[in-house]
Amino acid sequence: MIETRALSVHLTGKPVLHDVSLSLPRGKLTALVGPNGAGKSTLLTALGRLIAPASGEILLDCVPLNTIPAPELALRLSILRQEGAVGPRLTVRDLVSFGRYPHSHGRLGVTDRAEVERAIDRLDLAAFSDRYLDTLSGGQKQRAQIAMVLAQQTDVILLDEPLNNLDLAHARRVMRIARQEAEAGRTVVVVLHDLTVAAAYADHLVALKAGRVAASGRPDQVVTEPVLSDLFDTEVTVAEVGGRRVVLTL
Ligand SMILES: Nc1ncnc2c1ncn2[C@@H]1O[C@H](COP(=O)(O)OP(=O)(O)OP(=O)(O)O)[C@@H](O)[C@H]1O
Repeated sequence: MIETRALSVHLTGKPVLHDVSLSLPRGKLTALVGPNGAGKSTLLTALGRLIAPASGEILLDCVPLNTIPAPELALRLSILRQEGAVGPRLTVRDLVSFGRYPHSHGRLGVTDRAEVERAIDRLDLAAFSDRYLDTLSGGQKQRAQIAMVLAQQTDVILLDEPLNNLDLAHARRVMRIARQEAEAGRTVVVVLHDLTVAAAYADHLVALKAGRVAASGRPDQVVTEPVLSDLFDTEVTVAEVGGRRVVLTL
């Protein structure tokens, strides 16, 4: 479980997150939603300890995040960033194998190899596993990055817009995997723009606006016409199809 207490983050001296207090439970999938520039990626990056808070704190299983030694954190927390810079002359298998580095320190054992192949299969990448990343489509590359994160087998999984570039079948596959990981007891936090997907898969939504928490709760509490219309400053319709909430902006 991750908690933030009165978390504020500045980027190049400018306040971006203000007084964010949240509880992101273990065994649940939390979706971070909100308009462009709301601070979703910044929050995820701070949760991944890639930027330091200006004030407030982040606790991982009740321990201040900034006190956890880096090798231990690498075994406990993984993050998919939006701008994942990867060397083009790597194959998919090379990239996914990097995900095992905190476990293998460069020497892949039997378990490491099995986890790499499992992650490749889960992301439907078996046909591409020996291909160089710079020969792949955007969606295939995105899936390779997600496979690298999954191969890490950490208790906390942070995914920034994992559905970028994915077709609808692969988007469904990734969200089902994210749910499986939560149901296996992990803390899964996913930045999503598709609110219909967030309503269908998340246990808990956190809506950010202008760097503050504007709403949080179950999908039936957050995915509502008044909350979303206010969040995005635009008229939003929420319909029900087959018992699910579908968000429309027509
Ligand atoms: N390096 C930076 N220096 C200053 N401000 C920044 C920097 N990076 C991002 N910002 C600003 O911080 C705010 C939050 O950005 P962030 O990327 O966290 O938003 P987001 O909710 O993830 O947006 P999006 O949906 O567009 O991805 C934005 O106003 C952005 O312009």
